[in-house]
Amino acid sequence: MAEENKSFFKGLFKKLGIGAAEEPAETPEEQPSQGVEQQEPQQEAPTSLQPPVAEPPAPAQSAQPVLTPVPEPPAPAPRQLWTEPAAPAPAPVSEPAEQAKPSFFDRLKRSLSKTHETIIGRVDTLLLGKKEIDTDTLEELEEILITADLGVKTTVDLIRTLEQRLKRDELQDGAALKRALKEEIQLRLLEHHAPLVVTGKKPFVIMVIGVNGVGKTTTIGKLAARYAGEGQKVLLAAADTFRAAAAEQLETWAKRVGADIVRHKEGADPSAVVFDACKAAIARGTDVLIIDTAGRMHTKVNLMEEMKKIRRVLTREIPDGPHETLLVLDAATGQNALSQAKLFKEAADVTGVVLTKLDGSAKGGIVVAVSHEYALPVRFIGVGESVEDLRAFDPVQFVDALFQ
Ligand SMILES: Nc1nc2c(ncn2[C@@H]2O[C@H](COP(=O)(O)OP(=O)(O)OP(=O)(O)O)[C@@H](O)[C@H]2O)c(=O)[nH]1
Repeated sequence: MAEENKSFFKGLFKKLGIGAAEEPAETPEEQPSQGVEQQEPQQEAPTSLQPPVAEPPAPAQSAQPVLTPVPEPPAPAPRQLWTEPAAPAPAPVSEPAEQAKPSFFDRLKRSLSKTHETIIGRVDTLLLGKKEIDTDTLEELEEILITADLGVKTTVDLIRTLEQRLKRDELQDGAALKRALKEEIQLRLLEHHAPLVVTGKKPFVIMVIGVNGVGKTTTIGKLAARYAGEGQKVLLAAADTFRAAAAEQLETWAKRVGADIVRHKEGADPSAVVFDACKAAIARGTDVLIIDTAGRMHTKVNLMEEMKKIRRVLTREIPDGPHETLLVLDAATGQNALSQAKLFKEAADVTGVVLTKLDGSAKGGIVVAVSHEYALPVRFIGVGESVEDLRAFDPVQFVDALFQ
């Protein structure tokens, strides 16, 4: 404010008997800008990480192997902290309140509803009006469990234990039998349970295997989103070189979650991709390297040879890798998934399993069979196509959702 204006106001205040403290505030234009913290405009966070949508075809690949660093995406999504699915948004006034997003447990329960019907629904029918439990009841239960994809070995083991509990007078009625069944299934799942911990190695190498169509690439994308969201530097290796679309799908995920990717042209040697990916991971200080492999080895011999070759190349660069060999199985294929677990366990030193597509499948009993029969930890389960639908496996929560 100009000096003459100030004295004019001071004189005026004096006349009116107003104190100096009530001198009119300076206009905003006159406020000093220095030393005042300017509010940064808020950058809008992306609303959700949906599975990738089909992108226009990538430009033709050169004949040379290409090491493709993916440019950092503009939004802060990649380093966004991994969060549980968003809390239910307030429903619009006209919408009924039930339309709010359900909790993960509710969604798990809904995903397992068909499996619940196949196992628990039939057990309930078996026990309906039964005054006491005898060996005939257990025989009928055995049939239910086998046909519900719990596997012969696991079912026989479960029924033997229940027979012993029957002898010890622990199964007085249907409710006691159901409780005992729940406990025994949970025990078998806990036996080999171990979550996947990707810290302690740099890079931590996860090799993902499984036949085509089981949800391997989608699972890799969801895992990359999870680790990138935790602030880890992720690199994807597109070693499924049989199909150009597989590498493209992976590249879309890489862009979306802010991961790097190493890919070669279609039909290239998968081991060459792995070699380049290992070199890049070391050079770039990658935290988690996830390798996508092809699942098109039709015989066990082919599969073993391919896996051996990839491992040979990998261990030359990262001697103690891979730190996890993750087998992806489609739960909806039931016994087929069990046969794949057998084949891959023998051929590829599987250390953990992901069971996808549990949503809408009646064959969720396979989770128990795979874990118990092959002594394999179930690391994650897939209950839908969106990124938050891949969940760390929790045996207690799983069995609770199944029995409720
Ligand atoms: N409903 C459901 N669909 C899933 C789940 N996981 C993956 N999918 C879907 O399964 C389909 C196959 O998934 P991909 O990831 O392409 O399978 P892949 O094993 O990589 O197959 P190839 O690329 O052919 O080897 C896709 O449509 C996925 O969206 C899941 O947990 N639930």
